[in-house]
Amino acid sequence: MAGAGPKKSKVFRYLKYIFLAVLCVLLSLFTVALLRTLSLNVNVGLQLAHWEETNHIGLDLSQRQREEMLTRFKEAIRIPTVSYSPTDLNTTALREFSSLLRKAFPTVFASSLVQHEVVAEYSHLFWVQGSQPDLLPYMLLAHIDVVPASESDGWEAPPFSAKEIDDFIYGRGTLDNKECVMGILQALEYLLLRGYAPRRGFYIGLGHDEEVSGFNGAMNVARLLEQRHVQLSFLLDEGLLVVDGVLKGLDGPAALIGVTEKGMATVKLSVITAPGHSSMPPRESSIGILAAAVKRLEDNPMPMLFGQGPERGTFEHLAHKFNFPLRFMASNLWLFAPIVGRFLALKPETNAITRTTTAVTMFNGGVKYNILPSVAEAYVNLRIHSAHSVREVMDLMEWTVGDQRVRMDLVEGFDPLPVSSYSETSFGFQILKKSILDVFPQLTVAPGVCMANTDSRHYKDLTTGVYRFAPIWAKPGDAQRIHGINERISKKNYEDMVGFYSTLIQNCDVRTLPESHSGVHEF
Ligand SMILES: CCCCCCCC/C=C\CCCCCCCC(=O)N[C@@H](CC(N)=O)C(=O)O
Ligand SMILES: [Zn+2]
Ligand SMILES: [Zn+2]
Repeated sequence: MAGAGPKKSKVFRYLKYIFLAVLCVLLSLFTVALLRTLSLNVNVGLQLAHWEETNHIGLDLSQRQREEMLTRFKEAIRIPTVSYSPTDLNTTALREFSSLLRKAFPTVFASSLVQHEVVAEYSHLFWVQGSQPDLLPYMLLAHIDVVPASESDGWEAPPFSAKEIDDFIYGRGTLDNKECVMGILQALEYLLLRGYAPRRGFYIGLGHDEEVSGFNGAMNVARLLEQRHVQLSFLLDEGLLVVDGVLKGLDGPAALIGVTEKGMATVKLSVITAPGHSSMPPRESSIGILAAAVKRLEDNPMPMLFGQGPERGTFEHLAHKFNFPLRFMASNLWLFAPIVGRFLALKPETNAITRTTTAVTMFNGGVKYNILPSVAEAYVNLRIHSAHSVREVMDLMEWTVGDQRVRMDLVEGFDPLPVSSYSETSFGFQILKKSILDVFPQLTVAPGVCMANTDSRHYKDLTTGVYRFAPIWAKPGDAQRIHGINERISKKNYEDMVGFYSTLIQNCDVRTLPESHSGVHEF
């Protein structure tokens, strides 16, 4: 007992040192985190820089022009250019759409600056010649086709009616993607009418089968350009948008420019058992085995990877616009990614950026109520996070299902797309950012990950600068309208889109970006 006293005080002394060391580490971590929080504002940069002057033609539309513009847009919505499968497209509607384009944009089709060609019967490629051929051209993409829509699903207006309700135009394609098709050509029509001639040449590509992967439209347009040895400065396609109130704690709306898109895998799950009379069933049916497998996939989402891909850049760009506790976390994802990720995982549209998502989209089995089903099949569509690959995702699925009786076949798949630069010297990103801020000064611009796929993935050999953005204003609940019910756009939003494309086209006429910290960049 006599020796216990000094031993105990020795232990206490060590504990005291350990405690002090831990405190020091925590304090330094806190200081680093605080300094990062106070210093991280990646949104200044080129905004303050001196941009080369170009003659800017404002749109200044009359009331009549506004009405005409909306009438043409509504006509586009009324044509049901539905893609059901790669071999089942509404070709009558696609032909009608081609005629509408010619009728709606006569100046574009008549201009000596514009060359137009039809590709793969229904897709369109426009070349708008620039006066300075040494400037590398860029390209704007959009698609004509839409996904199916049925009024009986609960639409407030028939999906191909373009009906106006409270200053919104309702219809399939108002957000995906006829607002871009018509918006781009409408901007060009007005610019040409006002005598505009671009310095930098550009292409416009309108695909006709994007909703069924673009294997005919976009792929052939891209192939044609590759055969002509075209190189693009950058390319802009549909994808991300303006989020307003979608991210809790963010002060004001933000424009997210997709600098990459997730990969995709469609996996067919099948179970085969012996058929027979339903009066003598086995303990497990093919449908039961498959249902259990599907349930395991839904109960065990793919691992959280938040912070391991370019979504980290999104939060670093937005950090200064978050309120305090969130600002501290968003600036320090090296420490807080697991917490922020869990918070984002609560809603489908933000969960999509935290992991590879698993969606069971088709389930079939059985032919008659009194026959034991011999085959049951399900299709699972996965959208693959930037830090994952198709192979890893397939392995994880097999491990989660853990049942040899469930056969898994990869129907179609590709890895996440390369990440385009969003640095201060990236011509495409900075021109987009400037154009967004010229038209919508209230926005904060950030790079983002597009959770869906776009035609732009077929163009990856033509440029390293692939961006996915349209200035569509999305408030909470609006993301669900895309491919869902009550797809709609406000009249003001459509007009602003035309203004945005008009500004973008003119901003692209600068020869170089203004000088940044890392020096002037030649293109
Ligand atoms: C900080 C993160 C906030 C995230 C909130 C973002 C909300 C984004 C909302 C909507 C994104 C909509 C994406 C539109 C693009 C649609 C493209 C499409 O439908 N593609 C099809 C067809 C194809 N090409 O494969 C698809 O299945 O992906
Ligand atoms: Zn689309
Ligand atoms: Zn779509």
